[in-house]
Amino acid sequence: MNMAKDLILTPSEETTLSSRGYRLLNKLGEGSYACVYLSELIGPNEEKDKNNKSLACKIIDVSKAPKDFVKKFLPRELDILVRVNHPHIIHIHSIFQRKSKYFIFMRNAENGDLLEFVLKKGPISEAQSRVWLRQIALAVQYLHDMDIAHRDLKCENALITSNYNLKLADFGFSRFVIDANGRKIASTTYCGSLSYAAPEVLRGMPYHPKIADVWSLGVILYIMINKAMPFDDTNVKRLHEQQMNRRWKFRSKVIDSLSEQVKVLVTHLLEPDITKRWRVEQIVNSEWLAMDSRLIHLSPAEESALAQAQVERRTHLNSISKRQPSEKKLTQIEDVKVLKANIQENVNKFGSTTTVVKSD
Ligand SMILES: Nc1ncnc2c1ncn2[C@@H]1O[C@H](COP(=O)(O)OP(=O)(O)OP(=O)(O)O)[C@@H](O)[C@H]1O
Repeated sequence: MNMAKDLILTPSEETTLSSRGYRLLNKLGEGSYACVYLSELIGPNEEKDKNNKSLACKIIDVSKAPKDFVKKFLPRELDILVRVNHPHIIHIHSIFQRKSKYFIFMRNAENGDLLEFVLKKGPISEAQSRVWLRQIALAVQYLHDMDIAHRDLKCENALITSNYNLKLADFGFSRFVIDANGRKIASTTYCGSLSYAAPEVLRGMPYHPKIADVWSLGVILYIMINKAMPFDDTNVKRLHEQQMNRRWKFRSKVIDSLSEQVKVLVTHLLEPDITKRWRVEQIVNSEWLAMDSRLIHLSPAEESALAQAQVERRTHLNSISKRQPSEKKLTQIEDVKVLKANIQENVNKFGSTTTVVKSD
């Protein structure tokens, strides 16, 4: 069997995975409590995967993770992963749990993450940044419409496919932001990476997580066009002061070539006053995005995903108001819990999405 050398799977886990038609290959990356492996479909599944996309498998071993992660963050991540379905969010193929391990099979992003890309290729042209910011902003708009905040938006969580489309990933800090009565829940947990955190998050007071997500989008856009961070984050106090005093500037190397519209957009996203900071809809409808006429209208897949967000939002609200366990989608087969089965129709629906760069 072609198992990854550095992977510690028991023989019965190997058998379980292969009986479900998956094989793990080499390691792709590592997070705090997870390892991600390239994987492939074997047997009858292989033929079913008409799109012939390679997969990545994130393995989380809860026996090695802290209680807070196991009890709070992981259940939220899984609950959200089984619900989301958007052309610019990494497609989840299936999720299994066996004993202490969770296996999340998802679309592999062959071209790594946005940070690696910028570091390797330098500042990204405005035309390409526009396409990518739009893709990630539409993914965030979809989440926000479902009343989900991502809370860890950063270049490392924007993955690039073989066709150079961006897919949002890593829902480890994401959460629903309304309670059973439909009231907004303010976040108190400090989440995400310092460099992308909004000033209100750094202050440690309750904050509106959707509005904080928009700040992080501003940092991502800044990084794309400058190949630099907007603020010095080596000292939290200084970072906060710089954010509050709007002490950032475009790099001299790029400033003269940038459009006024992109400057306006970054300024409205890196706005310390949350009452003035733009919302994600304003990014989607911004003059900067409209400079490329192909980007003005939603594709059919983008449009239907956005409509579905409203349906999912109501379903979630109903389920929490009736206090049904959110794991109602969970089914038990043998000793393996299947949290999300391989949903081929979604691959078909979104696998051929026409995005503005190339379809994938
Ligand atoms: N679908 C994918 N395709 C390709 N590589 C991936 C994919 N998903 C994750 N990776 C790689 O694995 C790494 C870790 O994945 P992920 O960020 O989901 O784990 P995590 O434990 O939640 O990370 P963190 O501790 O940063 O929150 C990523 O940085 C990326 O390099």
